[in-house]
Amino acid sequence: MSQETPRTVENGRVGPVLSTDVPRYAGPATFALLPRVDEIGSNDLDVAVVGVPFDGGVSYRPGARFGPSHVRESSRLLRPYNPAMELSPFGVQQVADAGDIVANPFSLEEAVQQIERASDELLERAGRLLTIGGDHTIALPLLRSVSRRHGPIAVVHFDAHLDTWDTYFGAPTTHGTPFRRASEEGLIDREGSMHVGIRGPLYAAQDLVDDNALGFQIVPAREMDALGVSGVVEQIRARVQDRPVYVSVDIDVLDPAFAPGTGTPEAGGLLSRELLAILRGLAGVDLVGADVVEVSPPYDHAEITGIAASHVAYELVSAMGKTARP
Ligand SMILES: N=C(N)NCCCC(=O)O
Ligand SMILES: [Zn+2]
Ligand SMILES: [Zn+2]
Repeated sequence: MSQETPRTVENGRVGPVLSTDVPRYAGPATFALLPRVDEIGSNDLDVAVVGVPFDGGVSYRPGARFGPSHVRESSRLLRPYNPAMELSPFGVQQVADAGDIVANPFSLEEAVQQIERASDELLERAGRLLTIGGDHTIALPLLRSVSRRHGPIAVVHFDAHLDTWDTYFGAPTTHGTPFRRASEEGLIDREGSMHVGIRGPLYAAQDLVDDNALGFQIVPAREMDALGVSGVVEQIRARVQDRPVYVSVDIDVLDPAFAPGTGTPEAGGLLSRELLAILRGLAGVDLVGADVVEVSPPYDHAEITGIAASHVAYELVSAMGKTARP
């Protein structure tokens, strides 16, 4: 599509292609049909949506390297007004698609460095990043980069898995270990961090002891019904208070019925409705960055997982919009 492609423009911010004038299935799939970073001219960039096509850290099913393009493709139907938040996420802040970070598929160590460096560079221009993975390994370099700017971060981690295990095959950097490394490195605020949606078998009871010592509180999936969405939101807000918050959403926090396309699925997860409502409940917290990871398109069907992830990303950008500067 050419430069004359009609787009929504609100408060001078360039938004998505107008799907009432251009078929939403035409043209390249940027996230939510937003402009690319190089298409917004000199507009200030508030939020950069960036992909990390990398799955070199997985312990089971591969495929999350195809996550960024799949989530973008599954995001074509998103519209610019969020009625549940009473907000136009692309009108209160300039959001644009920054493309994909190059991460070496043959060297995990180099990939992790590339991700950290690319995040640093993007944060020179954008106030905040919303990253689409990729496997959960990528949260470690992203947290290194974000904490360099903000100090130790309260991490609110939605996942079936703790991801605070120590090593796999002796390897310290995997998708099951990012939050242990982050805690050891002092990147996270041990008084303000938590996991939501944890479930399924562990290796040993000690996993929970270690996890607690690393600074995480847990809302397990089995407490979802008793607490309700508002109870979970209350617990998160009480934990993070006014700290800078990084939200990491592993799509496997959702039940496999809502997110079959992922690498390590566990039965008994959250409904997408619950997760989206909890994310909306975070509006107003000091959200300094977020990711959505572990979408593995080869295991998806009819874009079920891609659509769920695109809506998660939309609510996260909306939550960022709630604290956007005018
Ligand atoms: N981060 C995700 N999705 N999974 C971690 C699972 C690690 C394991 O195989 O025990
Ligand atoms: Zn997981
Ligand atoms: Zn995970």
